[in-house]
Amino acid sequence: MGRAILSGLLAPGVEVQGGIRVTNRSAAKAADLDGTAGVTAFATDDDPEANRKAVSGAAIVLVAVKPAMVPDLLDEIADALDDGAIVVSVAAGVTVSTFEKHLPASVSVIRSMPNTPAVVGRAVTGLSAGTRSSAEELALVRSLFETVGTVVEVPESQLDALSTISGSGPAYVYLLIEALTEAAVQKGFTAEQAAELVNGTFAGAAELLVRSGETPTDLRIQVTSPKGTTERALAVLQEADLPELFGRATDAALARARELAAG
Ligand SMILES: NC(=O)C1=CN([C@@H]2O[C@H](COP(=O)(O)OP(=O)(O)OC[C@H]3O[C@@H](n4cnc5c(N)ncnc54)[C@H](OP(=O)(O)O)[C@@H]3O)[C@@H](O)[C@H]2O)C=CC1
Ligand SMILES: O=C(O)[C@@H]1CCC=N1
Repeated sequence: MGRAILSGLLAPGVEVQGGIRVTNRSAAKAADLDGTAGVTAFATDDDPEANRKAVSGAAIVLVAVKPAMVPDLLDEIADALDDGAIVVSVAAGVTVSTFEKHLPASVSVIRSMPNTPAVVGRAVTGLSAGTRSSAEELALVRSLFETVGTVVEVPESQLDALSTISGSGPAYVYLLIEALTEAAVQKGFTAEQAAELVNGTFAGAAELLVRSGETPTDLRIQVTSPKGTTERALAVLQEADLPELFGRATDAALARARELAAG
């Protein structure tokens, strides 16, 4: 996810003052990024001080490690952060309160929940202020995420729920694509033809939704000729009670976010 956000910051027309420092553990990954215009990459495998060196002097620090690693990472960097630095989390479930507990009072914390379409500049990112962050800091971080898509500001109490919708959402969409592709192959299309039919249909349907400004319900009705073929297919799909199924799936994701918050 960190790399996806980095790709937005490196897009043409985006100016990042003072450059970007990136860290990860593996030296090979860091070497791959190092030298990209405006980016200096360090690996903790090469230099155990890499994270501390990277955050020292930084105005904004984006924390994009796995949720379980967050507390140790914060302890590692806490006293290397500049006063007034903004620490931005993308970690699922980990609360502002956990961040604030592990960081000095002079540091402001903002929580986010982006999604992977950031790579193509089409992320939807949820953003929540911390107790120490100002409106100006929130606006600055908002502008960072706007380099990779759109931003929705919500109270932190809603961020885990948002994660179950838009954070995980791309995975739900790909699962549907995989299932329809399998049906196409079963009907005799080659894997290549099935991918062209299904991927093209999802991309086209999403584009039509965005460009027409019509509701998904109206667009579905336009496809569903009375007494036609789609009507029969939808009757089968609706036997599964999709709203109930998605309700249970997102409840499960929410429960997991709460487990991650507990550490
Ligand atoms: N994947 C997604 O769609 C989304 C993920 N998130 C959040 O993003 C975070 C990362 O998830 P994801 O990108 O999927 O996970 P990845 O495992 O792909 O990325 C984690 C990154 O953290 C690096 N890393 C691990 N430990 C350290 C360390 N001690 N110091 C520096 N770098 C370290 C890893 O480097 P290396 O590989 O070299 O070990 C790796 O580059 C999670 O908190 C997740 O909740 C949020 C929204 C969406
Ligand atoms: O699966 C996860 O935990 C992360 C958070 C949202 C999307 N991916």
